[in-house]
Amino acid sequence: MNFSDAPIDSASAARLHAEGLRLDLVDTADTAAFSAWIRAESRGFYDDEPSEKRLAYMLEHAAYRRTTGVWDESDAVGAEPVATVSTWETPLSLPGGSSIPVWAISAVTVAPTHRRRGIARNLLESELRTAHACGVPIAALTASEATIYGRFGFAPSAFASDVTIDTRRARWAGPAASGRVRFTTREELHHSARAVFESARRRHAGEIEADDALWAETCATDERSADKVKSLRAVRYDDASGALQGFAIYRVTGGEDDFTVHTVEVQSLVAATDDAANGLWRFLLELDLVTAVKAYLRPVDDSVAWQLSDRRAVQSRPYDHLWLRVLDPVAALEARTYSAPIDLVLDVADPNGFAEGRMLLSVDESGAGTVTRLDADADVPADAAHLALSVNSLAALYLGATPASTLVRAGTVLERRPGSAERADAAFRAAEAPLLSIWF
Ligand SMILES: CC(=O)SCCNC(=O)CCNC(=O)[C@H](O)C(C)(C)COP(=O)(O)OP(=O)(O)OC[C@H]1O[C@@H](n2cnc3c(N)ncnc32)[C@H](O)[C@@H]1OP(=O)(O)O
Repeated sequence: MNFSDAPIDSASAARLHAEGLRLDLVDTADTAAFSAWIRAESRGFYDDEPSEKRLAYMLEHAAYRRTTGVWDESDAVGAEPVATVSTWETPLSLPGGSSIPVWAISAVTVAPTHRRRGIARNLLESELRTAHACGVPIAALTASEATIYGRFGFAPSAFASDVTIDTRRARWAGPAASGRVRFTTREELHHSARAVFESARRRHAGEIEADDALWAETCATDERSADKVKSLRAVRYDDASGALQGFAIYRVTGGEDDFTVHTVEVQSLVAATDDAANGLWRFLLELDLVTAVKAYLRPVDDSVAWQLSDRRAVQSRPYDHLWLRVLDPVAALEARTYSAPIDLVLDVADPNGFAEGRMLLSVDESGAGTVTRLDADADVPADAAHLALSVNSLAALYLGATPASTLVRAGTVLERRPGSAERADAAFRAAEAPLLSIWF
């Protein structure tokens, strides 16, 4: 059983049925039914009414996802659903270069006519139960608001930064790139740059695979709204041997009052190598008639700040971006590698039960971890570190974005033995801050 053939969750279906609502899967091969679902999702996110092209595009690229809706049983047959959710399985990059399957959750909407009646709760809980039944160890999402998902066991596990660089102050002080930047088209990138995105995403813990729909969004070839892409330019970076190693898609705005004052908005900057990142950043920062470069979804430890003559030219706004919910802590903790050996006992509290319990994580000198479930009252080995935490805090620690010692200071992780957080920090730390560079 997997995301594409798992049946609808009977507990949520029964609860919603008692409220006059029907929880069901959409047959995405049924054009009318899937189109109605897409219209409901667009309305839920205040998007434009989807065009025929948009519907055709979704029917082609997103139909493979598990597509769930809630219908008001008093509405006519064939009416749009009053709630939507879309899920699929995808690999998540982990510290150490490995990956783990996650249950990606997207398109959570409830119609304003039906809000705050528990529909989203039933949708979320049904997805978590289904993911767990399918053996997927983690659920993942990007959130419209930071206030919604903590109650379901999610926590921010990777952060991203929006940066604005004042190019009048910043001169390039980084290494010269070995290759060259050339103009291309978004369509050509769509065709030829997917392997570059793939190797870039494997470099960073926190990235997921771009399926066809997400890849098209990354290249802005997705028909979402043709008028929004008219001003986009695309450049590619080829290394000294001529191999494509990165690309950027950007638009230049402003200049109305003073033609020497434009802003570059970088929609994507994807680099498989540091050399490609250097070449692309330098190109963008040295564009004539431009006084600011804005880039979105950048790593919070972006090295570009160290490559400018004046680091105060950079302003960063970090925010929570990837939210994870651990469903199987044994599989999750064994999938990543660690930066230092440790024996660590974790007492995990999970109101939904999935991750509840005491477990021992043993990390050897190579950084590989094995996890043993312990009885709740089992003795803790004499030399082991020992932390008590919620399933949310486990997700916050998981990719190394937030140290255990920060959460101990915050009072959300309890150190059952002194010094345990510092030892956990050394083990969970990742060489680079985890990053998710797309929305899904
Ligand atoms: C992964 C994603 O897709 S993120 C996108 C989320 N969707 C959106 O932002 C689109 C606009 N908003 C909506 O469609 C809806 O308001 C939703 C989906 C956020 C919530 O749907 P509802 O059916 O109203 O939520 P529901 O009634 O099940 O509420 C469940 C719980 O979440 C809380 N909650 C719901 N929405 C919010 C919110 N926006 N902010 C804070 N808390 C919220 C409720 O108070 C309730 O809390 P409790 O059960 O602990 O008392």
